[in-house]
Amino acid sequence: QLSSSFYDNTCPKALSTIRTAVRTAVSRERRMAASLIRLHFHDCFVQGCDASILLNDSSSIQSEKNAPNNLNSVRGYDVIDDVKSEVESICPGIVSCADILAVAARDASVAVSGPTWTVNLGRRDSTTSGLSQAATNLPNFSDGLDRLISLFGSKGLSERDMVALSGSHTIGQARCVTFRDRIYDNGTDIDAGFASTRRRRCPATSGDGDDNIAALDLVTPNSFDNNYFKNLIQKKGLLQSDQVLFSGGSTDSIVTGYSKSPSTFSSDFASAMVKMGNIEPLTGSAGEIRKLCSAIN
Ligand code: HEM
Repeated sequence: QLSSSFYDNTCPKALSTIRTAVRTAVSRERRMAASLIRLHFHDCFVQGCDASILLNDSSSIQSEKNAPNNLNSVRGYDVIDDVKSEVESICPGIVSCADILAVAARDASVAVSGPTWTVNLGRRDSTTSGLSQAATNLPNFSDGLDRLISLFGSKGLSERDMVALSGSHTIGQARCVTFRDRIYDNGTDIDAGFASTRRRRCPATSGDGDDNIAALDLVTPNSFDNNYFKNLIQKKGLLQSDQVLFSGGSTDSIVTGYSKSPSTFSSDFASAMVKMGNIEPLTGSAGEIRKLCSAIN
């Protein structure tokens, strides 16, 4: 139902306007590319790709922004709000926030030399936010492989899609609270040197340095490549949910494949992003086209 030519007649400059704004934001802060990709993911996994994550708290909205996996963690809301106001100034009431998120994620990938793909368009924006759903529908850093497979499976995404999408962790940062347990675990599933390096800026005591950040890909944190998978093979995944993708289970061979072939990773990532972007969109007369991404009309 979605179509890449959706705005060709109604707002021909929509895509170039989004692209320019995303490029500017990423050139100002390179990490923003990671943050925008993650924003689209966290939107799509809760109520589908409907911009529900962008709504602020109000009398009628219980904002997903306050869900445990989003609060003090998801970034880029203001970039999307700014892009929306630019797009509104050229074509008022035409382009949905959900589509802006999908296009921004693609443009963010391209801005850090990652894969590109054609974005399907025509999603509409929700009039509700899914705060309670967010708690159960978003994956956790402590999740095991079975739980991750079933969660992604419930969104129509295969194990291969899941591993490819997790390759987004080739860029961006994570807070100490999300990897503390793993680096102090003293288990065999983590490289000892890597654990000790990461402990330096992430103290063992809960509360200390909780918000200190570390790169998800220790080798090339600012470029989109397949080093993430090479790290996993060396037991240098930062999150437990990263390392479980290569720890003797069914996804090991997929990780190995991507570590050997950047081009396979790149094309699988692109198709998985398209699939993720197709999760339960609102179309036709469902939902609305918000005027502001942070509030219903
Ligand atoms: C497989 C399950 C996944 C889990 C458990 C997970 C978990 C996390 C966690 C805990 C962080 C750090 C958050 C913080 O420090 O507050 C993070 C960051 C990130 N995640 Fe994931 N993630 C998963 C899959 C994905 C997917 C599918 C994508 C995109 C398609 C993605 C994109 C990102 C990006 C780009 C960052 C860095 C964000 C930034 O620097 O602002 N993740 N993820």
